[in-house]
Amino acid sequence: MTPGTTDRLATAAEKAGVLVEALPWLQRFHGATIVIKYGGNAMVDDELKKAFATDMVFLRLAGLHPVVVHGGGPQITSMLDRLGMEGEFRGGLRVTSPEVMDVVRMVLVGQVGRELVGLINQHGPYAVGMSGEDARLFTAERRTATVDGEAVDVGLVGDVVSVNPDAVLDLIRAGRIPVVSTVAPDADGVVHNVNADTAAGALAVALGAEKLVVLTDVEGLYTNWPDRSSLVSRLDAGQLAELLPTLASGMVPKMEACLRAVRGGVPRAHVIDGRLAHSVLLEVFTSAGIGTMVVPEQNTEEN
Ligand SMILES: Nc1ncnc2c1ncn2[C@@H]1O[C@H](COP(=O)(O)OP(=O)(O)O)[C@@H](O)[C@H]1O
Ligand SMILES: CC(=O)N[C@@H](CCC(=O)OP(=O)(O)O)C(=O)O
Repeated sequence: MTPGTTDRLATAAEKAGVLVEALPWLQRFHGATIVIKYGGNAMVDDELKKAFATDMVFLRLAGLHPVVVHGGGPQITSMLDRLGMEGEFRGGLRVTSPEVMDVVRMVLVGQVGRELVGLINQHGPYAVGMSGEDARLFTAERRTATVDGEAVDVGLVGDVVSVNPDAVLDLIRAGRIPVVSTVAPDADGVVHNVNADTAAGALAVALGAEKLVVLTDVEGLYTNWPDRSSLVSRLDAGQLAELLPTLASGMVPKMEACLRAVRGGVPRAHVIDGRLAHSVLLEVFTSAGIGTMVVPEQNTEEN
């Protein structure tokens, strides 16, 4: 055999190995619902956005039910800048006046959600966009932010207090990929700005999802941020609950969402690096997984 032939055979064997490695995960997750939170900072690159859309269609055609919950913080901030409006965060939450709320709704529902729906639908008629306002998907309740241990008013910012997943389930049953924007009315119909991580965690619980996957712009959770040697690959809910008060603002809603998910019956919650193309496929279909995995207390199973 020539050296070239040896190389070709090795490459072919490696490719076949990747496909074969996916088999147990294809079997395990067949028919499973996976909630994927696609974050604003991981969705600023056009190629990454296309790769993400491809992954959603891949999951769907592999027999899983992906449900996308998207963010759009950077996109909202840049629209506020263009409009000459003030954007301020307190305790990781955007201070949301009624005027800012209009922009949040316009950008999340009318811009970011539409773009993702369009990218997924390049592959076929799969994605349907909806917001927390549609079919009473989410009901929000006004919440405060926590700054230096004190509760601080941040305006029209809500937490999800109830989820009616029927419309999402209808879409799943019809073979669609729901793409959810996280604005939500309160009990009086006043629309609130809901952090997308928070909404994704609540939806994962309500759907009885098999996994919550949160994409962001770091490799995962660092126990001692920004010390790069402190990346944690796995922790249980009890360990996470202890760590939460020590975390800095960007990670707080993400890790709270993971905790809410696993304590609400979702077997696995993951924070992964959305800067890596096809990171969702790597997470779902490889044995090693990537990023940080949160499991319920006393769970010793792998992946
Ligand atoms: N302990 C931590 N581990 C990882 N990232 C952290 C941590 N503490 C703060 N961060 C910051 O949180 C950011 C992610 O949060 P955020 O910017 O809100 O993400 P997204 O737009 O993806 O929702 C990271 O880019 C990082 O700068
Ligand atoms: C209350 C609150 O802060 N809401 C967020 C909603 C968007 C979001 O969560 O986007 P990312 O996932 O990209 O951060 C905001 O206004 O930026």
